[in-house]
Amino acid sequence: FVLTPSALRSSIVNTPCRTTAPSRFVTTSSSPWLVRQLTVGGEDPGAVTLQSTWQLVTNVGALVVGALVLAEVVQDWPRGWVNRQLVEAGPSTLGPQAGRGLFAARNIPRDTVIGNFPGVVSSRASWLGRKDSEEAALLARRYTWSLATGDVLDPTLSNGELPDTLIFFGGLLRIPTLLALVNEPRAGMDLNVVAVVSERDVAYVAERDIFAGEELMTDYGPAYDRRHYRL
Ligand SMILES: C[S@@+](CC[C@H](N)C(=O)[O-])C[C@H]1O[C@@H](n2cnc3c(N)ncnc32)[C@H](O)[C@@H]1O
Repeated sequence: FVLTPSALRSSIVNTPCRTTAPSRFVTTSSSPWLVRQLTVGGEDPGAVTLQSTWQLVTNVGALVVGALVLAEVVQDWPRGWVNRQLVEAGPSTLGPQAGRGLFAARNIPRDTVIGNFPGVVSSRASWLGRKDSEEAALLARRYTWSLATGDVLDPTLSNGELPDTLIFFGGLLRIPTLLALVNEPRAGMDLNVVAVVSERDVAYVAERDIFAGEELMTDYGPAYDRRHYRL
């Protein structure tokens, strides 16, 4: 929308309640982002149009740059969520060597999205650089998903341990890590959760109706390192 000088003059002339003719008449956009002031009366009309067009271009440019920066920040934002009403943690039914597992707290209908895997996305190189030691990296790998891009999604701390909650920005963002407790079925056992891996997220979806009390089981995929246990 461009308010041309002639349109502006005509609106001034046709306004019945105007006070004594001002030499300056100022209009201001209602949006704080698009504050625009036109001064008429004695100024070159061409300069007024050029000035407002230039302001429009710079405002749109600032909005585009802001949107790009926001999109980049959101991409690297820590990710993950879980429907806490559907699941609870407990000792795995696979035996003590499997540690803890995640269980259905109520019946979960097929195709229900139970949550998105928690963690931070990074390249493999920067991921390794953020771990305290080789042992820490080995421990972290147990909980780390390889994404479709080749990047990794890791919910562990620099020492490789899995906290119950990931805490960011001084506690403003808290992400529960329950989904990282889902184990794999032994050979011949049924899985009941599918992991849908995309560029930046891994969604855990009920593969069939799951009954309350069943342990959730998924396939970690072909890239997962299983050298420390047998299926
Ligand atoms: C994503 S974590 C699952 C949570 C883990 N059970 C815990 O207590 O922290 C994956 C690890 O769980 C263990 N695990 C998963 N499925 C298993 C299975 N079928 N048999 C033995 N260990 C298993 C392995 O140590 C594996 O690296």
